[in-house]
Amino acid sequence: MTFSISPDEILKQSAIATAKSPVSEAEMMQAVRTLLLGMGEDPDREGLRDTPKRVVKALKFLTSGYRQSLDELLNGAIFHEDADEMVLVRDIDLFSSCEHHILPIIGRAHVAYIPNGKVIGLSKIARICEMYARRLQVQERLTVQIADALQGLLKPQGVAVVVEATHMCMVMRGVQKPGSWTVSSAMRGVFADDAKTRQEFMSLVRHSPAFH
Ligand SMILES: Nc1nc2c(ncn2[C@@H]2O[C@H](COP(=O)(O)OP(=O)(O)OP(=O)(O)O)[C@@H](O)[C@H]2O)c(=O)[nH]1
Ligand SMILES: [Zn+2]
Repeated sequence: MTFSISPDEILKQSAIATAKSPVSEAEMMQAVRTLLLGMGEDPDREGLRDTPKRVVKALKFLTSGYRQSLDELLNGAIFHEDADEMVLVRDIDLFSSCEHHILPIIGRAHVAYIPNGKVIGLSKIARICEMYARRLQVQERLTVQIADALQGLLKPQGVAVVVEATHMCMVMRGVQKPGSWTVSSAMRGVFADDAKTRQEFMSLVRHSPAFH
């Protein structure tokens, strides 16, 4: 896959992404005011008066993954363990923003790995997905970043990530195709090399969850 980046590079990028924004919130709010004017709106009418503030707050939250690092979110939750069977966390809700239109990407991630002496706190898998989702993304890069982060942190026997998502830029505008889902995957180690392991993962991902 063309987006393949080494696990060390992913960890480096994660550190760079925590750098402070060079633009003040006041400047961001001014830009939102300009957008409102461009839409033909009156930014001073009652309902819109606080909208620049709200939009900046919302955008900061939706991109808060730039100000997080793997180190901080892991909080040391990597444990030595002899387990060597597949661990799968499926149906992790994802809300991201596409970098082309800054519109929502809504979907789910399924993340599996086969340990090699180390396991990670299960919630941390979902937190890693969230950190990368809360940045401007293309789905393929989001998928690869999740896989490479786990590969870099755990050096497991393998990692498999499938993301299925619908892109609001393809639903609400542009080609306008509601109901279209994009599926992307990133396979590392034994999941890339061994068809049987990959198939086992794919069949577990397809299987309906026991609880809802
Ligand atoms: N590969 C990939 N493409 C994406 C993703 N999100 C949005 N896109 C696409 O990025 C492309 C941008 O194409 P452009 O022609 O520059 O933009 P546009 O005129 O808004 O394109 P349309 O959406 O076709 O109207 C579109 O085809 C989008 O569907 C993503 O996560 N992965
Ligand atoms: Zn888009």
